[in-house]
Amino acid sequence: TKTWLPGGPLQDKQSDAAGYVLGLHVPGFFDKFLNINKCLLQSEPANKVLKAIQECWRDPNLGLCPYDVHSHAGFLKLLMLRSGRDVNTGLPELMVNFVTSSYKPELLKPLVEKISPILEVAAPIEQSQKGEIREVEERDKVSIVNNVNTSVGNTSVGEDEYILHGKSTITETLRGLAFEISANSFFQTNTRQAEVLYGLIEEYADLKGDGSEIVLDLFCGTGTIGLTLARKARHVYGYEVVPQAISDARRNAKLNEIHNATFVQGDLNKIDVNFGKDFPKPDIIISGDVYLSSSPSCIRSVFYPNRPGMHMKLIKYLLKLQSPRIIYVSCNPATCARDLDYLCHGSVEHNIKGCYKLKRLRPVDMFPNTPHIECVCLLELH
Ligand SMILES: C[S@@+](CC[C@H](N)C(=O)[O-])C[C@H]1O[C@@H](n2cnc3c(N)ncnc32)[C@H](O)[C@@H]1O
Repeated sequence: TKTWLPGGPLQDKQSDAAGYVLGLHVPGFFDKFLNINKCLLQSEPANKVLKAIQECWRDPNLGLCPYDVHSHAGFLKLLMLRSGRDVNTGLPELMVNFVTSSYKPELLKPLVEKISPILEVAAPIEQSQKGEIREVEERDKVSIVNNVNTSVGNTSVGEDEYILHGKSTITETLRGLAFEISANSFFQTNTRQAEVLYGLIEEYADLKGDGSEIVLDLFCGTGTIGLTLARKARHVYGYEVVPQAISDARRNAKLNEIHNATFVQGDLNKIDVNFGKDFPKPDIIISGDVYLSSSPSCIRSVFYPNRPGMHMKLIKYLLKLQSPRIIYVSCNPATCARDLDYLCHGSVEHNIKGCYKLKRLRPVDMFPNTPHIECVCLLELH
């Protein structure tokens, strides 16, 4: 789970003298926020951390100034809480990411001191799968980082990242594999449904399992889809724009002893320039739609659909590549329908001829209780 809790001007000015809250976006507004003290989607340690921060961040003695999205002044921009699971025990791990407009670790120190004991108490002892109880290195379960983002945009990805306590990643398990995830790398927010989503992708991919097929995993993030398919493939190639996600993907391949996966960093919207010559001839392409890296907040994008689908250059490239199968995974049905139409029927306006047939399509509810849906589509060359 990942939850963004941006501070910003109050929706209801009555309830806070200073005029700022720590909470979630009001639907439809980039500059209005609802205060929250607890979120039912979050793990218990995450809620405890939120409570502890809510109790102290307004204390004038701490000198913490929230960032104002209009004047672009202030220090505290975003608070990100991300929960994972220890690979061996299934016990929760937590990452706290303070996104600030400048690097002032002395200002964050009181917050770190307040929340690190909560995090460490959350998992001081673990029970291994064999049942033995042993003490664990507490700092191994905790990650408190600071992303410094000096831009005026409301994004979480910092130009620089500093570890304030513990380690720089948290771990999550998915389809029997372990994934180490950095603060700036995408990971599906709903792990339980991600199991369903990736199971469906594997079903649609229908790899022979004889190690003969080449898989392209476009927009691969931390390498999750490609790595879950690697066991049955000859080789998996993952492409992704965020450098931290690519280093996570490479590390995750090693962590899971997968040796037939290559991850390449670059912008797929410039596919012809960045990957043109070296692109391997695939048997199957798994492609997500473009989920803007400058705005990776899932909960936020629930309210601000900013997923523009595939770039026309990528569509043209895919049509040229002629992979026998494409699995298109999309969280925006509108752009998904448009892109499927281009791939299947072409477009006179864009001077492209479609050459695929839509064989299967199934939605997966990755965002329950919201109007949003993820679609998995299988296309075959005809
Ligand atoms: C919705 S995530 C999916 C990640 C991965 N396939 C998964 O299921 O976990 C989309 C990914 O596309 C990446 N991305 C966005 N724009 C990109 C671009 N122009 N070129 C390459 N990767 C991009 C993002 O950084 C993000 O990791």
